[in-house]
Amino acid sequence: MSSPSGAGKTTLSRALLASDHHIRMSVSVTTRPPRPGELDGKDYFFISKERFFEMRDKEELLEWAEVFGNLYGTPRLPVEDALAKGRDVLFDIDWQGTQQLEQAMRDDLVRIFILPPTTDELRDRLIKRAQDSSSVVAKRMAEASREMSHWAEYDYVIVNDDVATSSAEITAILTAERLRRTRRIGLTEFVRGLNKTL
Ligand SMILES: Nc1nc2c(ncn2[C@@H]2O[C@H](COP(=O)(O)OP(=O)(O)O)[C@@H](O)[C@H]2O)c(=O)[nH]1
Ligand SMILES: Nc1ncnc2c1ncn2[C@@H]1O[C@H](COP(=O)(O)OP(=O)(O)O)[C@@H](O)[C@H]1O
Repeated sequence: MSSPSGAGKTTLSRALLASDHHIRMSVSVTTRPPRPGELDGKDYFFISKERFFEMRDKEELLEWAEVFGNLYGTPRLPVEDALAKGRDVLFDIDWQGTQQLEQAMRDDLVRIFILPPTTDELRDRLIKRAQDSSSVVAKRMAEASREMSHWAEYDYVIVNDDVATSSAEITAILTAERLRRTRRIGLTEFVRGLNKTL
């Protein structure tokens, strides 16, 4: 899931994790300082630049990017573990990270882009979140059009006007995508079983 900052990724991710017990959140590492209320290991793993580059060089990151002057990356092992256990994994990452995951995951990646209803509303949400200074908000607004220019590379686009509606749309996307994959992976055996009892 990607979006310009403030469009609602974190809010929609939390709603999805609360209602869907088959999905695991990929917790990224970042060199950005924690916001008030953010927990190390839950929202992000907050690490130094040195540690970040060490992880990158040891190929412990599935993808990484610089966003708003900070470094962000996806630890590889937890993702591989969750997928091996048959879970789905939710990534809250930018367009650069999505492009790298496409290389690694191919058809198993479902890309969702979240748009704000208007730019005024986007600015309002960034201000009302009240966790970033006005210069950080300005920087994020300035980057919004660059992030949004990538919307067409995604499989689905959601205009996040109302949280309940957007959450229902994401649930519908996951249901449909899971059914597509069940058909590809699990149903051959199932139909063979049905045929045996005919
Ligand atoms: N490529 C990449 N981007 C990330 C990762 N983690 C977070 N991001 C992106 O970095 C940007 C800034 O995230 P953050 O500082 O938490 O701000 P917020 O998204 O506005 O709450 C967002 O576009 C995130 O999706 C990651 O592991 N990899
Ligand atoms: N549909 C919505 N309507 C109104 N406010 C929203 C909506 N979605 C998110 N918000 C609010 O906007 C702010 C930014 O949302 P957040 O989920 O942190 O965005 P992101 O993770 O994309 O930066 C938060 O204060 C959140 O409560």
